[in-house]
Amino acid sequence: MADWRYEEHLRAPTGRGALPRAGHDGVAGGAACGDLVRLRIAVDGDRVAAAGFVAEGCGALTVCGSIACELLDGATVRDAARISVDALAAEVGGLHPGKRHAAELVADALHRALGAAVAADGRPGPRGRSAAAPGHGAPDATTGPTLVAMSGGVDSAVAALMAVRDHPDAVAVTLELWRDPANDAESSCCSHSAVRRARDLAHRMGLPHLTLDLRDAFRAGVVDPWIAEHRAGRTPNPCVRCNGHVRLDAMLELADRVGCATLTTGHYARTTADGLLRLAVDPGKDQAYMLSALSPETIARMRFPLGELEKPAVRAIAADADLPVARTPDSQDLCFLAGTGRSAFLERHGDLPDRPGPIRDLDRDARVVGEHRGAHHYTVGQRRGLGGGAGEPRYVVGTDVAENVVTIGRRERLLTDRVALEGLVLHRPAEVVDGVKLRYRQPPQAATLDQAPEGATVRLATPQLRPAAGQAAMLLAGDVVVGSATIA
Ligand SMILES: Nc1ncnc2c1ncn2[C@@H]1O[C@H](COP(=O)(O)OP(=O)(O)OP(=O)(O)O)[C@@H](O)[C@H]1O
Repeated sequence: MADWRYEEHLRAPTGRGALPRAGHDGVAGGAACGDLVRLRIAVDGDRVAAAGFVAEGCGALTVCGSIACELLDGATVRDAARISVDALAAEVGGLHPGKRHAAELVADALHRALGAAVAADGRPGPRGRSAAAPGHGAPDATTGPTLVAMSGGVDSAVAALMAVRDHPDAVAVTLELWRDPANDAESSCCSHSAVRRARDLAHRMGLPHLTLDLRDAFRAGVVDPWIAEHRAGRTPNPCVRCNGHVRLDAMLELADRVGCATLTTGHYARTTADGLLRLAVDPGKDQAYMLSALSPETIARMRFPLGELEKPAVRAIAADADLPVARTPDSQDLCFLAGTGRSAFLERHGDLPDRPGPIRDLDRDARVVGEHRGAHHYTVGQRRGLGGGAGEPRYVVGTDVAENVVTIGRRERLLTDRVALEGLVLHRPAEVVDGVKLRYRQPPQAATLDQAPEGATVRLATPQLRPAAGQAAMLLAGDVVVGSATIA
Protein backbone atom coordinates (compact mmCIF):
# COMPACT_ATOMS: atom_id res chain seq x y z
CA MET A 1 0.00 0.00 0.00
CA ALA A 2 1.36 3.44 -0.91
CA ASP A 3 0.96 5.09 2.49
CA TRP A 4 1.90 8.54 1.25
CA ARG A 5 -0.93 8.49 -1.33
CA TYR A 6 -3.33 7.32 1.35
CA GLU A 7 -2.20 10.06 3.74
CA GLU A 8 -2.45 12.68 0.99
CA HIS A 9 -6.10 11.78 0.30
CA LEU A 10 -6.80 11.78 4.01
CA ARG A 11 -5.17 15.17 4.58
CA ALA A 12 -6.62 16.98 1.54
CA PRO A 13 -9.52 14.93 0.18
CA THR A 14 -10.74 15.79 -3.31
CA GLY A 15 -14.44 16.65 -3.42
CA ARG A 16 -15.15 16.32 0.31
CA GLY A 17 -18.12 18.48 1.22
CA ALA A 18 -18.31 19.74 -2.38
CA LEU A 19 -21.67 18.24 -3.34
CA PRO A 20 -22.75 19.74 -6.68
CA ARG A 21 -25.89 21.88 -6.23
CA ALA A 22 -27.88 19.84 -8.71
CA GLY A 23 -27.08 16.23 -9.26
CA HIS A 24 -27.86 12.65 -8.35
CA ASP A 25 -27.06 11.07 -5.03
CA GLY A 26 -25.88 7.62 -4.15
CA VAL A 27 -25.84 6.74 -0.46
CA ALA A 28 -24.22 3.70 1.12
CA GLY A 29 -23.58 2.39 4.61
CA GLY A 30 -25.61 3.35 7.64
CA ALA A 31 -26.17 2.96 11.32
CA ALA A 32 -25.43 -0.77 11.37
CA CYS A 33 -21.83 -0.43 10.20
CA GLY A 34 -21.16 3.13 11.43
CA ASP A 35 -19.84 4.26 8.04
CA LEU A 36 -21.99 6.38 5.79
CA VAL A 37 -21.09 7.98 2.48
CA ARG A 38 -23.13 10.20 0.18
CA LEU A 39 -21.70 10.77 -3.26
CA ARG A 40 -23.32 13.22 -5.67
CA ILE A 41 -22.59 13.57 -9.36
CA ALA A 42 -23.79 16.06 -11.92
CA VAL A 43 -23.83 14.82 -15.50
CA ASP A 44 -23.62 17.00 -18.58
CA GLY A 45 -24.05 15.25 -21.91
CA ASP A 46 -22.04 12.06 -21.69
CA ARG A 47 -19.62 13.38 -19.07
CA VAL A 48 -19.51 13.71 -15.33
CA ALA A 49 -19.47 17.48 -14.86
CA ALA A 50 -18.93 17.53 -11.10
CA ALA A 51 -18.68 15.13 -8.19
CA GLY A 52 -18.47 15.52 -4.43
CA PHE A 53 -19.05 13.47 -1.31
CA VAL A 54 -19.65 13.59 2.41
CA ALA A 55 -18.56 10.74 4.66
CA GLU A 56 -19.00 9.81 8.29
CA GLY A 57 -16.95 7.08 9.84
CA CYS A 58 -13.48 5.74 9.24
CA GLY A 59 -10.71 7.60 7.44
CA ALA A 60 -10.59 4.98 4.69
CA LEU A 61 -14.06 6.10 3.62
CA THR A 62 -12.81 9.65 3.14
CA VAL A 63 -9.77 8.36 1.24
CA CYS A 64 -11.95 6.25 -1.09
CA GLY A 65 -14.46 9.09 -1.58
CA SER A 66 -11.59 11.34 -2.53
CA ILE A 67 -10.14 8.78 -4.96
CA ALA A 68 -13.56 8.36 -6.58
CA CYS A 69 -13.90 12.12 -7.09
CA GLU A 70 -10.44 12.25 -8.66
CA LEU A 71 -11.27 9.39 -11.02
CA LEU A 72 -14.60 11.00 -11.89
CA ASP A 73 -13.03 14.31 -12.84
CA GLY A 74 -13.72 14.73 -16.58
CA ALA A 75 -14.68 11.06 -16.99
CA THR A 76 -17.35 9.93 -19.42
CA VAL A 77 -20.36 8.31 -17.80
CA ARG A 78 -19.27 5.07 -19.41
CA ASP A 79 -15.81 5.22 -17.83
CA ALA A 80 -17.29 6.24 -14.51
CA ALA A 81 -19.50 3.14 -14.63
CA ARG A 82 -16.31 1.06 -14.93
CA ILE A 83 -14.81 2.35 -11.66
CA SER A 84 -14.50 -0.78 -9.58
CA VAL A 85 -13.57 -1.51 -5.99
CA ASP A 86 -10.18 -2.69 -7.29
CA ALA A 87 -9.72 0.53 -9.25
CA LEU A 88 -10.36 2.58 -6.09
CA ALA A 89 -7.93 0.44 -4.11
CA ALA A 90 -5.31 0.52 -6.88
CA GLU A 91 -5.05 4.32 -6.63
CA VAL A 92 -3.36 3.93 -3.25
CA GLY A 93 -1.44 0.82 -4.22
CA GLY A 94 -3.97 -1.48 -2.59
CA LEU A 95 -6.03 -1.43 0.61
CA HIS A 96 -5.71 -3.59 3.71
CA PRO A 97 -8.57 -6.13 3.80
CA GLY A 98 -10.03 -4.25 6.80
CA LYS A 99 -10.28 -1.07 4.73
CA ARG A 100 -11.70 -2.64 1.58
CA HIS A 101 -15.15 -2.22 3.08
CA ALA A 102 -14.72 1.54 2.58
CA ALA A 103 -13.97 1.07 -1.12
CA GLU A 104 -17.04 -1.14 -1.42
CA LEU A 105 -19.27 1.47 0.18
CA VAL A 106 -17.93 4.21 -2.06
CA ALA A 107 -18.40 2.00 -5.13
CA ASP A 108 -21.98 1.26 -3.95
CA ALA A 109 -22.70 4.97 -3.64
CA LEU A 110 -21.06 5.82 -6.96
CA HIS A 111 -22.94 3.18 -8.97
CA ARG A 112 -26.24 4.16 -7.37
CA ALA A 113 -25.61 7.80 -8.25
CA LEU A 114 -24.77 6.83 -11.82
CA GLY A 115 -27.87 4.66 -12.13
CA ALA A 116 -30.03 7.51 -10.85
CA ALA A 117 -28.39 10.01 -13.19
CA VAL A 118 -28.80 7.82 -16.25
CA ALA A 119 -32.36 6.83 -15.39
CA ALA A 120 -33.37 10.45 -14.83
CA ASP A 121 -35.29 12.25 -17.51
CA GLY A 122 -33.74 11.15 -20.73
CA ARG A 123 -30.11 11.79 -19.95
CA PRO A 124 -27.86 10.19 -22.47
CA GLY A 125 -26.21 7.13 -21.08
CA PRO A 126 -22.79 5.54 -21.19
CA ARG A 127 -22.55 5.75 -24.95
CA GLY A 128 -23.32 9.43 -24.79
CA ARG A 129 -26.50 9.12 -26.77
CA SER A 130 -30.03 8.05 -26.24
CA ALA A 131 -31.83 5.61 -28.48
CA ALA A 132 -34.42 8.30 -28.94
CA ALA A 133 -31.87 10.99 -29.68
CA PRO A 134 -32.44 12.53 -33.09
CA GLY A 135 -29.76 12.27 -35.73
CA HIS A 136 -28.12 9.12 -34.44
CA GLY A 137 -30.34 6.52 -36.05
CA ALA A 138 -31.65 3.46 -34.23
CA PRO A 139 -29.07 1.36 -32.41
CA ASP A 140 -28.17 -1.88 -34.17
CA ALA A 141 -29.86 -4.82 -32.46
CA THR A 142 -27.36 -7.40 -33.78
CA THR A 143 -24.02 -5.91 -32.85
CA GLY A 144 -24.90 -2.61 -31.19
CA PRO A 145 -24.94 -2.14 -27.45
CA THR A 146 -27.17 -4.36 -25.39
CA LEU A 147 -28.17 -3.80 -21.79
CA VAL A 148 -27.29 -6.91 -19.75
CA ALA A 149 -29.40 -7.60 -16.66
CA MET A 150 -27.01 -9.03 -14.07
CA SER A 151 -28.43 -10.38 -10.82
CA GLY A 152 -25.17 -11.64 -9.31
CA GLY A 153 -26.06 -15.26 -10.15
CA VAL A 154 -24.38 -17.68 -12.52
CA ASP A 155 -27.04 -17.54 -15.24
CA SER A 156 -26.91 -13.83 -15.87
CA ALA A 157 -23.11 -13.87 -15.54
CA VAL A 158 -22.86 -16.39 -18.37
CA ALA A 159 -25.48 -14.47 -20.37
CA ALA A 160 -23.27 -11.40 -19.96
CA LEU A 161 -20.15 -13.29 -21.07
CA MET A 162 -21.98 -14.43 -24.19
CA ALA A 163 -23.40 -10.96 -24.82
CA VAL A 164 -20.03 -9.21 -24.72
CA ARG A 165 -18.81 -11.43 -27.54
CA ASP A 166 -21.41 -10.06 -29.96
CA HIS A 167 -21.93 -6.65 -28.37
CA PRO A 168 -18.62 -5.13 -27.32
CA ASP A 169 -20.47 -1.97 -26.24
CA ALA A 170 -22.69 -3.82 -23.76
CA VAL A 171 -23.67 -2.13 -20.51
CA ALA A 172 -24.61 -4.01 -17.32
CA VAL A 173 -27.37 -3.14 -14.87
CA THR A 174 -28.35 -4.57 -11.52
CA LEU A 175 -31.66 -3.74 -9.91
CA GLU A 176 -31.91 -3.21 -6.20
CA LEU A 177 -35.26 -4.75 -5.49
CA TRP A 178 -35.55 -5.51 -1.83
CA ARG A 179 -33.63 -4.84 1.33
CA ASP A 180 -35.02 -5.54 4.72
CA PRO A 181 -32.63 -4.81 7.57
CA ALA A 182 -34.53 -7.15 9.89
CA ASN A 183 -34.15 -9.98 7.42
CA ASP A 184 -30.71 -11.14 6.53
CA ALA A 185 -31.55 -11.89 2.94
CA GLU A 186 -27.92 -11.71 1.93
CA SER A 187 -28.09 -14.79 -0.25
CA SER A 188 -30.98 -13.42 -2.27
CA CYS A 189 -30.71 -11.87 -5.71
CA CYS A 190 -32.38 -8.79 -4.24
CA SER A 191 -29.83 -8.40 -1.54
CA HIS A 192 -27.06 -5.95 -1.36
CA SER A 193 -24.26 -8.48 -1.55
CA ALA A 194 -25.80 -9.78 -4.79
CA VAL A 195 -25.59 -6.27 -6.23
CA ARG A 196 -21.91 -6.13 -5.33
CA ARG A 197 -21.32 -9.55 -6.78
CA ALA A 198 -22.99 -8.53 -10.03
CA ARG A 199 -20.96 -5.33 -10.20
CA ASP A 200 -17.69 -7.18 -9.62
CA LEU A 201 -18.59 -9.71 -12.31
CA ALA A 202 -19.46 -6.93 -14.76
CA HIS A 203 -16.19 -5.14 -14.06
CA ARG A 204 -14.22 -8.36 -14.52
CA MET A 205 -15.73 -8.56 -17.99
CA GLY A 206 -14.85 -4.91 -18.65
CA LEU A 207 -18.50 -3.85 -18.66
CA PRO A 208 -19.70 -0.50 -17.36
CA HIS A 209 -22.15 -1.17 -14.55
CA LEU A 210 -25.14 0.78 -13.27
CA THR A 211 -27.21 0.12 -10.16
CA LEU A 212 -30.88 0.98 -10.39
CA ASP A 213 -32.86 1.46 -7.21
CA LEU A 214 -36.24 -0.14 -7.83
CA ARG A 215 -37.09 -0.87 -4.22
CA ASP A 216 -40.22 1.29 -4.08
CA ALA A 217 -41.58 -0.03 -7.36
CA PHE A 218 -40.83 -3.62 -6.33
CA ARG A 219 -42.56 -3.22 -2.98
CA ALA A 220 -45.59 -1.52 -4.56
CA GLY A 221 -45.79 -3.62 -7.72
CA VAL A 222 -44.76 -7.07 -6.50
CA VAL A 223 -44.54 -7.56 -2.74
CA ASP A 224 -47.67 -5.62 -1.70
CA PRO A 225 -49.94 -7.33 -4.26
CA TRP A 226 -48.45 -10.71 -3.24
CA ILE A 227 -49.37 -10.02 0.39
CA ALA A 228 -52.85 -8.74 -0.61
CA GLU A 229 -53.52 -11.90 -2.60
CA HIS A 230 -52.58 -14.06 0.39
CA ARG A 231 -54.90 -12.00 2.56
CA ALA A 232 -57.72 -12.63 0.09
CA GLY A 233 -56.98 -16.38 0.06
CA ARG A 234 -55.67 -16.53 -3.50
CA THR A 235 -52.38 -17.93 -4.79
CA PRO A 236 -50.41 -15.20 -6.48
CA ASN A 237 -47.48 -15.60 -8.84
CA PRO A 238 -45.28 -12.59 -8.14
CA CYS A 239 -42.57 -13.67 -10.62
CA VAL A 240 -44.89 -13.28 -13.61
CA ARG A 241 -45.82 -9.79 -12.47
CA CYS A 242 -42.22 -8.90 -11.63
CA ASN A 243 -40.79 -10.14 -14.89
CA GLY A 244 -43.55 -8.60 -16.95
CA HIS A 245 -44.17 -5.28 -15.35
CA VAL A 246 -41.57 -4.27 -12.84
CA ARG A 247 -38.11 -5.51 -13.69
CA LEU A 248 -38.35 -5.65 -17.45
CA ASP A 249 -40.25 -2.38 -17.92
CA ALA A 250 -37.67 -0.51 -15.88
CA MET A 251 -34.75 -2.16 -17.65
CA LEU A 252 -36.18 -1.57 -21.13
CA GLU A 253 -36.65 2.08 -20.26
CA LEU A 254 -33.04 2.22 -19.08
CA ALA A 255 -31.95 0.45 -22.28
CA ASP A 256 -33.49 3.32 -24.24
CA ARG A 257 -31.66 5.85 -22.14
CA VAL A 258 -28.29 4.21 -22.67
CA GLY A 259 -28.79 3.67 -26.39
CA CYS A 260 -29.32 -0.11 -26.26
CA ALA A 261 -31.80 -1.62 -28.68
CA THR A 262 -31.93 -4.89 -26.77
CA LEU A 263 -32.01 -6.27 -23.24
CA THR A 264 -30.07 -9.45 -22.49
CA THR A 265 -31.06 -11.60 -19.52
CA GLY A 266 -30.15 -15.00 -18.08
CA HIS A 267 -33.68 -16.37 -18.46
CA TYR A 268 -33.98 -19.83 -19.94
CA ALA A 269 -36.22 -19.08 -22.91
CA ARG A 270 -35.97 -18.64 -26.67
CA THR A 271 -37.64 -16.42 -29.23
CA THR A 272 -38.91 -17.12 -32.75
CA ALA A 273 -38.03 -15.15 -35.86
CA ASP A 274 -41.56 -13.74 -35.89
CA GLY A 275 -41.32 -12.33 -32.38
CA LEU A 276 -42.90 -14.94 -30.13
CA LEU A 277 -41.53 -16.66 -27.07
CA ARG A 278 -40.39 -20.27 -27.32
CA LEU A 279 -39.63 -22.86 -24.64
CA ALA A 280 -35.97 -23.28 -23.67
CA VAL A 281 -33.98 -26.34 -24.71
CA ASP A 282 -33.57 -27.39 -21.05
CA PRO A 283 -37.09 -28.37 -19.89
CA GLY A 284 -35.94 -28.47 -16.26
CA LYS A 285 -34.90 -24.82 -16.35
CA ASP A 286 -37.40 -23.38 -18.83
CA GLN A 287 -38.67 -19.95 -17.67
CA ALA A 288 -40.96 -19.08 -20.58
CA TYR A 289 -43.91 -19.36 -18.17
CA MET A 290 -42.58 -16.36 -16.19
CA LEU A 291 -42.32 -14.35 -19.39
CA SER A 292 -45.49 -15.55 -21.09
CA ALA A 293 -47.39 -12.28 -20.51
CA LEU A 294 -44.81 -10.20 -22.39
CA SER A 295 -46.03 -8.49 -25.55
CA PRO A 296 -44.46 -9.41 -28.92
CA GLU A 297 -42.98 -5.87 -29.03
CA THR A 298 -41.14 -6.52 -25.78
CA ILE A 299 -40.07 -10.01 -26.81
CA ALA A 300 -38.59 -8.57 -30.00
CA ARG A 301 -36.18 -6.57 -27.83
CA MET A 302 -35.21 -9.43 -25.52
CA ARG A 303 -32.11 -11.60 -25.92
CA PHE A 304 -31.86 -14.90 -24.03
CA PRO A 305 -28.41 -16.39 -24.75
CA LEU A 306 -29.05 -19.34 -22.40
CA GLY A 307 -32.18 -20.56 -24.20
CA GLU A 308 -30.25 -23.07 -26.29
CA LEU A 309 -28.19 -24.40 -23.37
CA GLU A 310 -28.64 -26.97 -20.64
CA LYS A 311 -27.76 -25.84 -17.12
CA PRO A 312 -24.60 -28.02 -16.83
CA ALA A 313 -23.25 -26.37 -19.99
CA VAL A 314 -23.92 -22.94 -18.45
CA ARG A 315 -21.98 -23.91 -15.34
CA ALA A 316 -19.15 -25.27 -17.50
CA ILE A 317 -18.89 -21.93 -19.35
CA ALA A 318 -18.76 -20.14 -15.99
CA ALA A 319 -16.07 -22.50 -14.72
CA ASP A 320 -13.99 -22.16 -17.91
CA ALA A 321 -14.11 -18.41 -17.53
CA ASP A 322 -13.15 -18.80 -13.87
CA LEU A 323 -16.22 -16.92 -12.71
CA PRO A 324 -16.51 -17.05 -8.91
CA VAL A 325 -20.24 -17.83 -9.23
CA ALA A 326 -19.72 -21.01 -11.28
CA ARG A 327 -20.90 -23.20 -8.42
CA THR A 328 -23.51 -20.94 -6.80
CA PRO A 329 -26.62 -22.98 -6.04
CA ASP A 330 -29.78 -22.26 -8.04
CA SER A 331 -32.32 -20.05 -6.31
CA GLN A 332 -35.22 -22.10 -4.99
CA ASP A 333 -37.85 -19.67 -3.81
CA LEU A 334 -39.10 -16.14 -4.34
CA CYS A 335 -36.09 -13.83 -4.26
CA PHE A 336 -37.42 -11.65 -1.45
CA LEU A 337 -37.97 -14.68 0.79
CA ALA A 338 -34.32 -15.74 0.84
CA GLY A 339 -33.12 -15.98 4.42
CA THR A 340 -36.63 -15.98 5.85
CA GLY A 341 -39.67 -18.26 5.78
CA ARG A 342 -42.90 -17.43 3.99
CA SER A 343 -44.86 -17.31 7.27
CA ALA A 344 -42.36 -15.03 8.99
CA PHE A 345 -42.34 -12.74 5.97
CA LEU A 346 -46.14 -12.52 5.79
CA GLU A 347 -46.29 -11.77 9.48
CA ARG A 348 -43.58 -9.10 9.41
CA HIS A 349 -44.53 -7.32 6.20
CA GLY A 350 -48.21 -8.11 5.80
CA ASP A 351 -49.39 -8.25 9.39
CA LEU A 352 -50.63 -11.75 8.62
CA PRO A 353 -49.62 -13.86 11.61
CA ASP A 354 -50.26 -17.59 11.87
CA ARG A 355 -53.92 -18.18 12.77
CA PRO A 356 -54.56 -21.82 13.66
CA GLY A 357 -57.90 -23.23 12.50
CA PRO A 358 -59.59 -26.49 11.57
CA ILE A 359 -58.77 -28.81 8.67
CA ARG A 360 -61.93 -30.54 7.44
CA ASP A 361 -61.77 -33.71 5.34
CA LEU A 362 -64.53 -33.91 2.72
CA ASP A 363 -63.88 -37.62 2.39
CA ARG A 364 -64.54 -38.17 6.09
CA ASP A 365 -67.93 -36.43 6.23
CA ALA A 366 -66.22 -33.03 6.48
CA ARG A 367 -65.04 -33.91 9.97
CA VAL A 368 -62.28 -31.88 11.60
CA VAL A 369 -59.15 -33.98 11.20
CA GLY A 370 -56.43 -31.57 12.24
CA GLU A 371 -55.30 -28.02 12.71
CA HIS A 372 -53.76 -25.70 10.11
CA ARG A 373 -51.50 -22.66 10.59
CA GLY A 374 -53.79 -20.13 8.93
CA ALA A 375 -55.90 -20.59 5.80
CA HIS A 376 -53.87 -17.91 3.96
CA HIS A 377 -50.86 -20.27 3.96
CA TYR A 378 -52.58 -22.96 1.87
CA THR A 379 -53.11 -23.42 -1.84
CA VAL A 380 -55.57 -25.60 -3.69
CA GLY A 381 -53.74 -28.71 -4.88
CA GLN A 382 -51.20 -28.58 -2.06
CA ARG A 383 -50.34 -31.91 -0.52
CA ARG A 384 -47.49 -31.14 1.82
CA GLY A 385 -47.90 -29.58 5.24
CA LEU A 386 -51.26 -31.13 6.02
CA GLY A 387 -50.09 -33.45 8.76
CA GLY A 388 -51.70 -36.87 8.83
CA GLY A 389 -49.57 -39.62 7.38
CA ALA A 390 -51.04 -43.07 7.02
CA GLY A 391 -53.91 -43.64 4.65
CA GLU A 392 -54.76 -42.29 1.25
CA PRO A 393 -53.04 -38.96 0.44
CA ARG A 394 -55.10 -35.84 0.91
CA TYR A 395 -54.93 -32.55 -1.00
CA VAL A 396 -56.18 -29.07 -0.23
CA VAL A 397 -59.43 -28.71 -2.18
CA GLY A 398 -60.49 -25.34 -0.81
CA THR A 399 -59.55 -22.56 1.57
CA ASP A 400 -61.85 -20.06 3.27
CA VAL A 401 -59.83 -17.21 4.73
CA ALA A 402 -62.90 -15.43 6.16
CA GLU A 403 -63.87 -18.51 8.21
CA ASN A 404 -60.23 -19.65 8.44
CA VAL A 405 -61.06 -23.19 7.33
CA VAL A 406 -58.95 -25.45 5.10
CA THR A 407 -60.81 -28.24 3.33
CA ILE A 408 -59.00 -31.35 2.12
CA GLY A 409 -60.02 -34.40 0.14
CA ARG A 410 -58.88 -37.20 -2.14
CA ARG A 411 -57.02 -36.42 -5.34
CA GLU A 412 -60.00 -37.27 -7.56
CA ARG A 413 -61.90 -34.28 -6.19
CA LEU A 414 -59.38 -31.98 -7.81
CA LEU A 415 -59.07 -33.61 -11.19
CA THR A 416 -60.49 -31.57 -13.99
CA ASP A 417 -60.29 -31.48 -17.78
CA ARG A 418 -61.52 -27.89 -18.09
CA VAL A 419 -59.96 -24.72 -16.81
CA ALA A 420 -61.70 -21.35 -17.14
CA LEU A 421 -59.52 -18.40 -18.12
CA GLU A 422 -59.77 -14.64 -17.83
CA GLY A 423 -57.75 -11.83 -19.34
CA LEU A 424 -56.87 -13.97 -22.36
CA VAL A 425 -54.31 -12.49 -24.78
CA LEU A 426 -53.73 -14.46 -27.98
CA HIS A 427 -51.03 -13.74 -30.55
CA ARG A 428 -52.21 -16.43 -32.97
CA PRO A 429 -55.65 -17.93 -33.80
CA ALA A 430 -57.19 -20.07 -31.02
CA GLU A 431 -57.19 -23.13 -33.33
CA VAL A 432 -53.40 -23.46 -33.22
CA VAL A 433 -53.33 -23.94 -29.43
CA ASP A 434 -52.33 -27.54 -28.69
CA GLY A 435 -50.83 -27.25 -25.22
CA VAL A 436 -50.94 -25.37 -21.97
CA LYS A 437 -48.85 -24.87 -18.89
CA LEU A 438 -50.82 -24.09 -15.74
CA ARG A 439 -47.99 -24.13 -13.19
CA TYR A 440 -44.35 -23.08 -13.34
CA ARG A 441 -42.98 -26.52 -12.55
CA GLN A 442 -45.42 -28.47 -14.71
CA PRO A 443 -44.48 -29.92 -18.10
CA PRO A 444 -46.69 -28.64 -20.94
CA GLN A 445 -50.02 -30.51 -21.14
CA ALA A 446 -51.85 -31.39 -24.36
CA ALA A 447 -54.90 -29.13 -24.60
CA THR A 448 -57.16 -27.10 -26.87
CA LEU A 449 -58.72 -23.68 -26.38
CA ASP A 450 -62.45 -22.94 -26.55
CA GLN A 451 -63.46 -19.35 -27.03
CA ALA A 452 -67.14 -19.06 -26.11
CA PRO A 453 -68.95 -15.74 -25.61
CA GLU A 454 -69.17 -16.44 -21.87
CA GLY A 455 -65.40 -16.85 -21.61
CA ALA A 456 -62.40 -18.86 -22.70
CA THR A 457 -61.77 -22.41 -21.45
CA VAL A 458 -58.85 -24.75 -21.80
CA ARG A 459 -59.80 -28.39 -22.45
CA LEU A 460 -57.12 -30.76 -21.21
CA ALA A 461 -56.49 -34.05 -23.01
CA THR A 462 -55.69 -35.70 -19.67
CA PRO A 463 -57.38 -34.49 -16.48
CA GLN A 464 -55.05 -32.54 -14.19
CA LEU A 465 -55.17 -31.28 -10.62
CA ARG A 466 -57.30 -28.14 -10.65
CA PRO A 467 -54.89 -25.18 -10.65
CA ALA A 468 -55.31 -22.34 -8.18
CA ALA A 469 -57.18 -19.23 -9.31
CA GLY A 470 -54.90 -16.31 -10.00
CA GLN A 471 -52.07 -18.40 -11.46
CA ALA A 472 -50.89 -17.79 -15.00
CA ALA A 473 -51.83 -20.02 -17.93
CA MET A 474 -49.38 -20.18 -20.84
CA LEU A 475 -50.85 -21.29 -24.16
CA LEU A 476 -48.66 -23.18 -26.60
CA ALA A 477 -48.56 -24.23 -30.23
CA GLY A 478 -45.82 -26.85 -30.14
CA ASP A 479 -43.03 -25.16 -28.20
CA VAL A 480 -44.09 -21.63 -29.17
CA VAL A 481 -45.98 -19.44 -26.69
CA VAL A 482 -49.03 -18.11 -28.54
CA GLY A 483 -50.96 -16.63 -25.64
CA SER A 484 -51.40 -16.13 -21.94
CA ALA A 485 -54.23 -15.72 -19.46
CA THR A 486 -55.07 -15.84 -15.77
CA ILE A 487 -56.78 -18.89 -14.30
CA ALA A 488 -60.28 -17.78 -13.30
N1 LIG B 1 -31.81 -7.87 -9.37
C1 LIG B 1 -31.62 -8.06 -10.67
N2 LIG B 1 -30.97 -7.15 -11.42
C2 LIG B 1 -30.78 -7.31 -12.74
N3 LIG B 1 -31.24 -8.38 -13.41
C3 LIG B 1 -31.90 -9.32 -12.73
C4 LIG B 1 -32.14 -9.21 -11.34
N4 LIG B 1 -32.82 -10.32 -10.95
C5 LIG B 1 -33.00 -11.06 -12.05
N5 LIG B 1 -32.46 -10.47 -13.13
C6 LIG B 1 -32.44 -10.97 -14.52
O1 LIG B 1 -33.51 -11.87 -14.72
C7 LIG B 1 -33.00 -13.18 -15.03
C8 LIG B 1 -33.87 -14.25 -14.41
O2 LIG B 1 -34.03 -13.98 -13.05
P1 LIG B 1 -34.22 -15.12 -11.98
O3 LIG B 1 -34.65 -14.44 -10.74
O4 LIG B 1 -35.05 -16.19 -12.55
O5 LIG B 1 -32.72 -15.53 -11.77
P2 LIG B 1 -31.96 -16.89 -11.85
O6 LIG B 1 -32.55 -17.87 -12.79
O7 LIG B 1 -31.68 -17.30 -10.45
O8 LIG B 1 -30.66 -16.32 -12.61
P3 LIG B 1 -29.29 -15.86 -12.02
O9 LIG B 1 -28.47 -17.12 -11.87
O10 LIG B 1 -28.74 -14.94 -13.07
O11 LIG B 1 -29.60 -15.15 -10.72
C9 LIG B 1 -31.57 -13.17 -14.48
O12 LIG B 1 -30.76 -14.13 -15.13
C10 LIG B 1 -31.15 -11.75 -14.78
O13 LIG B 1 -30.78 -11.57 -16.12
